[in-house]
Amino acid sequence: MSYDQSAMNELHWLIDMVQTIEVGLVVLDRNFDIQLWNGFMENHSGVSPNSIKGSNLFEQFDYLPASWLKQKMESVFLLKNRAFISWEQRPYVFKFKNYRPITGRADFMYQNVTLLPLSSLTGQITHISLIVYDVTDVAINKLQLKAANERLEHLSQTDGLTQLHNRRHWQMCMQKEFDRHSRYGDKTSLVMFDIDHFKKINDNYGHLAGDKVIQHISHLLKQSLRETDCAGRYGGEEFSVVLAHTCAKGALNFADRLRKKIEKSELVFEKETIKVTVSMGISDINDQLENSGQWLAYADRALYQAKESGRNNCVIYDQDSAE
Ligand SMILES: Nc1nc2c(ncn2[C@@H]2O[C@H](COP(=O)(O)OP(=O)(O)OP(=O)(O)O)[C@@H](O)[C@H]2O)c(=O)[nH]1
Repeated sequence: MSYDQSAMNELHWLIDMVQTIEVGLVVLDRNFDIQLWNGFMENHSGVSPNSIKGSNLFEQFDYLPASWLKQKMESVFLLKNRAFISWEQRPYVFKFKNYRPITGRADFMYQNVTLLPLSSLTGQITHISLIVYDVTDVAINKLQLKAANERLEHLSQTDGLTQLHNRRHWQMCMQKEFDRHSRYGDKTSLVMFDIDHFKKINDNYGHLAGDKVIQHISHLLKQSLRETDCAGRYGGEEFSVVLAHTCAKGALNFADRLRKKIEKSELVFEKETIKVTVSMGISDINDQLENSGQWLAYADRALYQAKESGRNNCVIYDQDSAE
């Protein structure tokens, strides 16, 4: 075979490969007019190379983010460097449907795109090439993994019965607020509260009714919270709330409003009307506190006092009367 024949063969094969390769190939001139449009682009866009050649990319596909994409392409022309567009930055450049069986749940094809400068025989960059990769499988797997991790993280931080923060996560929030106070001196308060005579509810109506009461209280608590508050189920029938930017007096307002709301409310369980009350202990942060554990212990002592003084009331921890 002569050298010419061999070169012709190579060229023929290359053209065949460009047409059939499972990657999109597009060549654009300086005006963004399309010079090459391979089989992959034809199959996914439904537009044949013959009908698209010579037409302007942005007129042909008016959904393209023209100014953003032109800016990227201009930098390839000017700097003679490659540029990349990742699916994480923009899920797709060309709006192609996704037909993959495994990732059939995606409506469109996720794409990575490489922009490549193409030089003429004189070394000038007269054209650029777009190489479009279908990365739907990778993208969907990554997105599913991310969603699963987020679900797991939520589960690991949430109490199953009430959907409040669980004790471990709530304690982390409390520590953060304590640290914030140490740095910025914000007023912050802690409220611990506990359902009164809860054992009797379980004994009289059964454990399931007890669970419903816990859920009912959580629901009323959630209704009373501000965005910056952090509420948790501290233990069985004990709840804890960190009130950011709130002094002890403000916390007493919050606590007493919630206490009255709970006292007034009724829960109907299997035709029985159940009424409960709660006792609450409040402690605000002050500079004498050595650590967050002490803050919590003070709120707990105030809760104990609230129980001792007859229940269904709120008590602010008072350092002087405690000593
Ligand atoms: N139904 C139900 N009961 C729980 C749960 N967690 C703890 N308890 C019960 O809550 C009761 C708490 O009883 P105590 O600690 O004696 O307190 P109390 O009866 O509320 O009395 P005071 O707090 O002194 O007013 C116990 O009987 C626990 O079994 C739970 O998730 N569901």
